[in-house]
Amino acid sequence: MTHDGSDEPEDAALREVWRDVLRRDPHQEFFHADVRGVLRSIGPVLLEHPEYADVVGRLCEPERVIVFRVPWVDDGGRVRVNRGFRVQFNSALGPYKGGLRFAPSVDLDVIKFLGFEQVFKNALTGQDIGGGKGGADVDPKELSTGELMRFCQSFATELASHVGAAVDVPAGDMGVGSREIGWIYGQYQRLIGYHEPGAFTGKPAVLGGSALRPEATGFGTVYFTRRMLAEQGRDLDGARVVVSGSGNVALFAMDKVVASGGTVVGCSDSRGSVSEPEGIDVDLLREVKGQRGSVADYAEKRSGAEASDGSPFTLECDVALPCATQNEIGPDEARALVDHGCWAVAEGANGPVTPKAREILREAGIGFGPGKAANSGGVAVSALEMQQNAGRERWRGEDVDERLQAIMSDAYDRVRDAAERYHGDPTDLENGANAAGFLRVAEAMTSLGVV
Ligand SMILES: NC(=O)C1=CN([C@@H]2O[C@H](COP(=O)(O)OP(=O)(O)OC[C@H]3O[C@@H](n4cnc5c(N)ncnc54)[C@H](O)[C@@H]3O)[C@@H](O)[C@H]2O)C=CC1
Ligand SMILES: O=C(O)CCC(=O)C(=O)O
Repeated sequence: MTHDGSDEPEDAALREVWRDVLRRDPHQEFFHADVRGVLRSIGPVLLEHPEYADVVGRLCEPERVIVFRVPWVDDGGRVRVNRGFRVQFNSALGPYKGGLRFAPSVDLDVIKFLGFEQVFKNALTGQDIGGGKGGADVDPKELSTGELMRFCQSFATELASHVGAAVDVPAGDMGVGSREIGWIYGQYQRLIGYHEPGAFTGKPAVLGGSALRPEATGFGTVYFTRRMLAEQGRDLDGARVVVSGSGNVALFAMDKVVASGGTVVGCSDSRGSVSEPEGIDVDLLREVKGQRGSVADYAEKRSGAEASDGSPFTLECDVALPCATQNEIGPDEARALVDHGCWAVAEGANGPVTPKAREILREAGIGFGPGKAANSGGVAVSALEMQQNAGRERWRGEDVDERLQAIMSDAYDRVRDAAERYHGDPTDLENGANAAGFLRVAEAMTSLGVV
């Protein structure tokens, strides 16, 4: 991505921040795109709160960036090395909080983008958590179970010096589920020599993991979507829904869509997509994926399902929930959604809709739920896990679900109210999420002095 000046903020102070961001790290395109979106949204907030103007430059600079070597030995006895990251972006509201991603595409740009996103997302939950993110440039699919455990232990050996229940609390993200968090926490516990379950969330239940944490991001995305649709006088009952991906977030989003009366007509994985107008059988898909199969393997088992190499977002649908990875919906997919009369798009994944695609959706009047708000259910239940661990409690799934629904509903209200107040349009949830998240973090940073 090149910056030719056309995307510069009009406000002089914001323009200076933007130029600093570009100058410091000229090649971090994902991070730039996210910062640019936020700077676009907060101009009107600064008119009302000029006292927050000098927060913006600090907010765009992570408090700490940790990059480390992850050495490990593969099954053939060969020494391998990967690169690990933890970006501790902002701790004004509480301990850094955010997931760990294991994927070949992980680099500092991706982790900074995700960490920046997390600062605002966590603020929108209304809980006392700062923002951070981490991961490693490893493809867990290529490792045996033993290799992956050794990898996690090596990763945790360095990470251990930087995290803790009151410092920084990692969780899972792409490629990292409760099994990996259990292994990472296990190594952490051996190193520190005592139990500190609140140092990681998304743990297996037996180690103090919260009920409903695996489901929380997918369920929360659907709860948020239901609020968006209600605002349009619609609901998911009878709606045709495309959910991209078939991992943690996607599968639980599909469960909740079906429970809400919708039909999941398409989904995908990194190898392709599948369409099934009568509705994907989510239990069968989960079984196939659990055996390391692909969506194409799923399609082979179902007479009404058709596999393809293309994007699932070219299928006809009423609602689109991108739940796989960043940049899944570009201009072509956005135009296809518009042409098919789609009502709403909500981001279960982080950054799946490109800025250009968002513009196309906005111009067509399609509801858009930004990931900062729409997928905040996962981290929200992580914060509830921290609370349970601190109090040595275990809450029932129904109780966690009730809290999750309330948190998603409050997040929706916060975002809608800020959209109306600062952008004059209650449906402009993207600007609303950035404005509302900024307000909470800026107030905390200002209250702490110059931090
Ligand atoms: N796990 C969580 O609690 C949260 C996850 N997220 C975001 O949700 C997204 C999915 O995360 P998880 O479900 O946890 O990961 P996962 O590893 O369980 O699943 C990822 C899915 O995306 C698919 N995928 C990967 N690259 C792809 C590509 N280039 N094209 C199409 N599909 C692709 C994979 O095949 C897999 O089905 C990520 O953007 C993540 O950052 C956001 C909030 C919380
Ligand atoms: O549960 C958490 O702490 C982090 C979840 C996450 O990585 C995300 O919201 O993107």
